[in-house]
Parts: sequence; C-alpha cells; structure tokens
Amino acid sequence: MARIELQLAHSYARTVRSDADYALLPLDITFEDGGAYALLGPSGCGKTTMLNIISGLVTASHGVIRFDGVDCTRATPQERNIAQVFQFPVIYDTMTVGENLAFPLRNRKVPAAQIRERVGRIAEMLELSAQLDQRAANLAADAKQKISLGRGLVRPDVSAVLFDEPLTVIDPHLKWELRRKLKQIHHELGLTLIYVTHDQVEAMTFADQVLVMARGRVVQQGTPEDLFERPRHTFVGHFIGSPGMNLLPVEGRADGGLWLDGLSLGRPASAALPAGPLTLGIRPEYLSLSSEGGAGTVPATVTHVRHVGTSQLLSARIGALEIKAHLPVDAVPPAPGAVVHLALVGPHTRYYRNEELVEGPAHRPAPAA
Ligand SMILES: Nc1ncnc2c1ncn2[C@@H]1O[C@H](COP(=O)(O)OP(=O)(O)OP(=O)(O)O)[C@@H](O)[C@H]1O
Repeated sequence: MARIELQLAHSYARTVRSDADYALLPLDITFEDGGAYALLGPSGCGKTTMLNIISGLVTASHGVIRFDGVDCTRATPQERNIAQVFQFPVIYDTMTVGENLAFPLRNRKVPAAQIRERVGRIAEMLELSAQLDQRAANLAADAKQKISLGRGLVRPDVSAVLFDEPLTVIDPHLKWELRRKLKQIHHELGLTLIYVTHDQVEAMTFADQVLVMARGRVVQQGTPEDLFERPRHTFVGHFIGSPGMNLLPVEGRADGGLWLDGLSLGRPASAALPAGPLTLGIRPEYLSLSSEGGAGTVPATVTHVRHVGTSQLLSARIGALEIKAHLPVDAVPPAPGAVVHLALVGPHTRYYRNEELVEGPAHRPAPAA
C-alpha cells in the first residue's frame, strides 16, 4: 500500500486559455496509506479524471503524483501496482469464479497455497464461497460484478484499489448490503481504497473521508459528519443531504443584527458575522417550528407536507423564498396555507459569505501566545 500525493492540474485541451479548459484545477491532496476515500460530485466534475491520473491511465498535464514520496507522474499503471474496478464486470466468462479471483495472484506468481488462502478469504467476505467452482458465464450481472470487486481486492500488495462507480449494475436491494460489506472489508484488509461515485449515500456509507468535487475543484474534504454538520461551501451544503441545506440570502448589519427580507433575526451570538450580504444555511433536519414568534424566528406560509418514510417533509414560503423542514413522523402536520414560525437561528445554523463558510468564534484558531 502507499501514501498517494497529488499536486497537479489537468487539461485535456492542447492550449489552456481559462479555468474552464481544466478538467482538474490545481489541487494538493494526500490519500493516506490504508484510508477509505470517496470522490463525490456531479457528472463532469472531474472524478474519473482524478482516478485515471492515480492509476496512470491519464498523465496529468501539469504537476506531479507521488507514491510514498517517489515521483510516479510518468509511471505506467503496472509500475504503480494499482487494482481497478470499473462500472461493468471485467471477468473471464470461460473461467470459474475461483479461477477469476485467483487470476491476479497467478499472474504475479504467488505460491498456490497462498492463492487458495486469499481466494477463500475474499470469496467468504463477498459471499461467493458456494460458487467458487461455478463457471462465471452462467452468473447474473450482480454476481459477476461481485467477482470484479473480489479481483480488485484479492492482491494484498497493491498500492491502492480504485473503484469507478462499481455498484451501478447492482440491484438496489443488494447495493446497500455491498456498501456495508466494502466498508467491513476495508477494516479487515486495511487496503487504501478510493471510490468514485455521484451518489452521496454510497460515499457517506463507504468512506472515512469524502472529497466533494465541483467543476474540477475539490470543494471540501472531510468525514461524512463534517460535510453534514459544517459544510465549508454552499455547494456542499446543498449537494449533501436529502433535501440539501436551506440557503437563504440575509444581510448582516454593522450593529451585529441579521436581517432576512426586512425581517429581523436578532443578533446571533454563535458567529461574529461581517456586515453585508450573507447566506444563512440551515439543514431541514434542524429547523424547528413553533406557533409563536420569537427571537431568530420568521413567519412562513406552509405550501405542503408529505411523508418521506422516516419523517414528514414540510415545504413553506417566506415571501418568495422556499424552505424545507423535516418534521417528526408522528407530528400533526400544519395545513397548507397555515402560518408557522421557523427558528432559523440556532447552534446548527451556518453563515456563508461569497459561498464560503464564515467561521464562528468557537472555530477560530487560538491567537498565538
Ligand atoms: N478524454 C477526454 N477528452 C476531453 N475531455 C474529457 C475527456 N474525459 C473527460 N473530459 C472532460 O473533463 C471533464 C471532467 O470529466 P470526468 O469524466 O473526469 O468527470 P466525472 O466527474 O467523472 O463525470 P461522470 O460522473 O459523468 O463520469 C468533463 O468536462 C469532461 O467532458
């Protein structure tokens, strides 16, 4: 396994005129040895480009990539010793499941006893033990992709295992199980895993560290909890969550007061807010309603409420602004047209200036002694 450092940018264009010509803007990222990472972002944000630069299928147009401190920018995929699992199964139909799993080890001339031991272990983890002697050709797409996963994980000596949306062909009910399994396998095998997905649930269940990407940039790297609790950018607030964070335009005044569309939100004590235009962010999970107004609350008109499984999702309007709140599943929902009071200011409220998080006093670094 290896510690992988990327200090690079990439453009597929021959001549670069503006930021829009970069698939990856300049970045400086380290994947620690043995970590489980997800690259998460919408289509076209640069996830696959980053994965292919790590594997060596693409050479970065600018900068360097290092494996354990050694410059590997021009090294071939074989020299980098990377295993890769793609969206669709890459297996040999004429071989049995066991032979497919053993193939990457046989290729490297691993002794037969070690192959048997490792194949047995991987098959057990992926619940393929009963099918080891079966021909791969006769299996369903799900099982074939499990073999691909197994082939990616079977070698203990790889620098990293890269996954490019590996659960695309998997049945929804099996996806959940495989996501959990991959996490468990990561803990048991200690491999460095890097997993590309545009599905936040997949990223958040699998990875210890998630890199949220947008338009060729890593907007935030953090634990799933960081991304949920302290999105550092409005894009992350909106992209993570179901639905994402409510983002409302507010105004900070010189006296510390905060205003939304002519309504006072009081003086939030939790953050030293700059004067001027800001964005207030609050997740639907943290919005509480009351029938009475009070400091930090604003009146909103309910448009509709619908059941979404574990909660009820309330939609309301504050003037022209739409806002969403999760209500407990057993709460008596307010009727459409009712006026409710939403507590926008609280410990989970975040503030953004020019899309970037305004750090509150509690999160500022201590001044030097
Ligand atoms: N071989 C290529 N030649 C030119 N441009 C490319 C090439 N591959 C990707 N791009 C462009 O680079 C940008 C990043 O693409 P990339 O495939 O890395 O994004 P992605 O996040 O993996 O998207 P998706 O989830 O759709 O696969 C996009 O604008 C894409 O059109």
